[in-house]
Amino acid sequence: MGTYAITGIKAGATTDSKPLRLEVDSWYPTTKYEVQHSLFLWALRFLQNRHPSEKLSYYKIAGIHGSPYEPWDEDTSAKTEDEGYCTHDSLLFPCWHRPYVLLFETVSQQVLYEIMENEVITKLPENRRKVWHDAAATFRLPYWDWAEKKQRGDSVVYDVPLIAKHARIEVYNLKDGSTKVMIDNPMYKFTMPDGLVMGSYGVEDVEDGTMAIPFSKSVGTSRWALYEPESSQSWEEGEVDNEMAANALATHKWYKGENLPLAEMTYRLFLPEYIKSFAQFATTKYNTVHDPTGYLNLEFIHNNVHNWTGGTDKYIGHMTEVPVAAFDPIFFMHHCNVDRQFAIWQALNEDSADNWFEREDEQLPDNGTWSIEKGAIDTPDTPLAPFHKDTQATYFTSNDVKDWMKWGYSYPELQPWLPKYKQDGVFNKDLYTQDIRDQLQKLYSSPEVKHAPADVIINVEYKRFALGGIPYTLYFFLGDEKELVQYQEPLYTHPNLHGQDVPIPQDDPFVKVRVYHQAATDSTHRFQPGRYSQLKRATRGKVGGFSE
Ligand SMILES: N[C@@H](Cc1ccc(O)cc1)C(=O)O
Repeated sequence: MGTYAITGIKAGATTDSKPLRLEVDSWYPTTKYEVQHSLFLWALRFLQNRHPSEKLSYYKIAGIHGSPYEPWDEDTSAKTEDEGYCTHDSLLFPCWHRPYVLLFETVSQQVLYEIMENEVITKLPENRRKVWHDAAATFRLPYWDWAEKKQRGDSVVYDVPLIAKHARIEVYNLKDGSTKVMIDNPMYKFTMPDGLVMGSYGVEDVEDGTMAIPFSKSVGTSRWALYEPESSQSWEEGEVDNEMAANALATHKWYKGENLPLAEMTYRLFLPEYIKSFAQFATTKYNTVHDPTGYLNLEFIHNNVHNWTGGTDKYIGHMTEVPVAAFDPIFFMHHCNVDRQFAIWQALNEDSADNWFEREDEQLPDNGTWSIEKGAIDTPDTPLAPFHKDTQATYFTSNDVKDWMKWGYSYPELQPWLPKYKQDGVFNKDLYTQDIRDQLQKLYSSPEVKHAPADVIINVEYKRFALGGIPYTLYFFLGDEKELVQYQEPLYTHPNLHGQDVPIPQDDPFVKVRVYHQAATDSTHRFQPGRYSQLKRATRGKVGGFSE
């Protein structure tokens, strides 16, 4: 039988142009794509209903990412204990997730075709068949652009996709392909097909700080569900509070202290003043060769979106925890957007010498996954296991997925084939990249962002064990020291707070944080050079040293 070949979707793609993965809210509920919505929602439901022991079931595909810790589509044992396949805090982060999203997209479309051929096509009148066929052929997984504010009534707000909002959703009835029925929404949550707990097939509890979160007992996935012993029954069933998720996106509590809105943070990912190389762009992994402005990266923003979608503190949801995040169906639309940002950055930096990670001083040791030994150096040829390109067990590598268009899709911003980029009949690269930049600015930037290069970044280094191993939190303020002393409310509520860091005991005795301050959004927060020395005084001595 061979290995499962992740081919991507070929239908609808030509040598010149590729069907687009669309922003999910512009796809659903737009009537133009109505047939596609139904096909996709049915396909996802059928996929979720496949038995957890099947290789191409939703359960098994979601399980590739983290828990259960077991091989998929190969016969291997763990190179690193208690790790799944996903690569995080690694240069491979965007590359590994590219074939993963492609796998989900390819399998979804296969199911969607099966439904069309086996269930509906025979029941459809002749003149409707072409519409259904075209809808299936041009299907590509939509992405959730969480950094783009959405129109909701009279307001423009950050929000989860409309398709993931409600427990029930309307689709075409497969019996006739024309009337409508309501079904349980497979984008709202994943529920185990046989009603057994996820632990029956291997999902384990997750240790987070002092607590073991009982994901093994989940029957359905959750977002922002209050977890307390007395509410555990409904938590196990899977509870979703999308309002809380939207609120978290809007208030954006970056866990390492940066305080820009999500859209502006995202915009900065694409500014050459900030990020000059793929290694800076791709990952949270710290590399001493980076210059101080390169603190921002795709993985960091993505991490926060995971936590804001899943929930934090006493609210627990699957998206927050790496081992189980992919069980929430919103995961794949989130990662589709991560893939889009990766592709946009690639298109903008195609001509740069540092647009990949071939240089040895940029390559870094991996933290270890199911298939990568801890300490192994990540390179563009590291196998992206367990994803295979063919039935002969050939693994994907980062080099294989560098050109995303080879895999049958592109994104709205990335259509180099459009006539508007031609000058005297030939493709003009400058027109293309300038247009991408204009689109990014329109999507994410507000007038303040013009000041982006004037942002102030303060690098701080301090001793992790300054208090003899007792945990503590550091708060960074800009402003008058006296005001702080007099402040009665908890420090984290102070308007001049510019960053915070909680040193978690690890081997390294030093912690490096980047306190970041945006210039010129708000006059009360404006950085004034004279006050910098006060920050220095406020921290020096108390925690054992401070350096810029
Ligand atoms: N919880 C992770 C974020 C994360 C969650 C799930 C993922 O799959 C990946 C990253 C963090 O805070 O860093």
